[in-house]
Amino acid sequence: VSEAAQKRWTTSDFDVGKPLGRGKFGHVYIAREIRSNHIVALKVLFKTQLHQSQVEHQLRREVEIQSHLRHPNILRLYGYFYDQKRVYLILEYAARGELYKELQKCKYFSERRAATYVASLARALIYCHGKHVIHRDIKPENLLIGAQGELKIADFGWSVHTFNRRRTMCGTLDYLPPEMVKSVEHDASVDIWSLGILCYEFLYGVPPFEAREHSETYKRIVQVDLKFPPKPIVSSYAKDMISQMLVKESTQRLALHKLLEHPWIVQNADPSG
Ligand SMILES: Nc1ncnc2c1ncn2[C@@H]1O[C@H](COP(=O)(O)OP(=O)(O)OP(=O)(O)O)[C@@H](O)[C@H]1O
Ligand SMILES: O=C(O)c1cc(-c2cccc(F)c2)nc2ccccc12
Ligand SMILES: [Mg+2]
Repeated sequence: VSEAAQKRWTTSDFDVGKPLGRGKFGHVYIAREIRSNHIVALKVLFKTQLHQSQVEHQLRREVEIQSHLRHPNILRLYGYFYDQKRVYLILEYAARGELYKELQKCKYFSERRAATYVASLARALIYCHGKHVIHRDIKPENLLIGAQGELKIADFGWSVHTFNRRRTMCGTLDYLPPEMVKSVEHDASVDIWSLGILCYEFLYGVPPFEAREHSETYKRIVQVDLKFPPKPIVSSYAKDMISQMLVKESTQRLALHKLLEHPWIVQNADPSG
């Protein structure tokens, strides 16, 4: 394994810069690894908060998974270390920040931009599913943008088995497929559903089943109450692909390798990703 993965790191290996953002358990800083001059993102998590939220084991497993994934559209985890009070994750630096902010700024994306993002996410998910890793948490907040504008799946919420993990409802329901909302067994096809939700939000600026109340969103998801507004104008190929992904029966959802052959992707996605 590369030197980075097995080295014993300490804070003195880094020249820590400005904060890039704050997450639930601490801050993320830009940092330079002194010997290599390599710019990274250093995610600092407080042990007390991790302990209080009982997520230590989840963090360890996600770090274990993340450090073994190598794909251009998956944010790299180079290593980790910890001291008395904190756990530090050494992450690939995503120079253009959060996709979420980009989407808020543009309101919605062009079909070419949306298709390019969806195709790169589909390739990243095919890679993960090939390693029996399902994501479960595809949403704009968990996507970052690299220096060349390429998408990076940044979230550590990977699960390695297709087992049914009860989902704390603190996050948005919008992205949950029917089988998760009803918290029954789920498999890799949950990621196809979430990618369909994401594609819709890229094109319309809002997720398809959004409603004021959780109970309302829940109903719309289980009924797959999918409607396409008249504005903004979206091609029928895009609507066709989304309709093939947001299917209640998980085994009937458009397979990811089929998605890459869909005319909407073929005609709109930039092959470089
Ligand atoms: N690798 C990175 N490169 C650039 N900016 C980053 C990176 N990682 C995190 N950030 C910034 O820091 C913010 C907080 O990071 P992050 O979302 O990972 O924390 P978190 O919310 O605690 O983690 P999680 O979303 O897994 O619960 C992000 O919203 C983003 O703005
Ligand atoms: O004091 C520890 O041994 C410790 C280690 C780790 C840890 C170890 C490897 C990888 C990882 F992501 C986290 N997380 C913690 C969270 C809360 C309290 C203590 C710890
Ligand atoms: Mg976050």
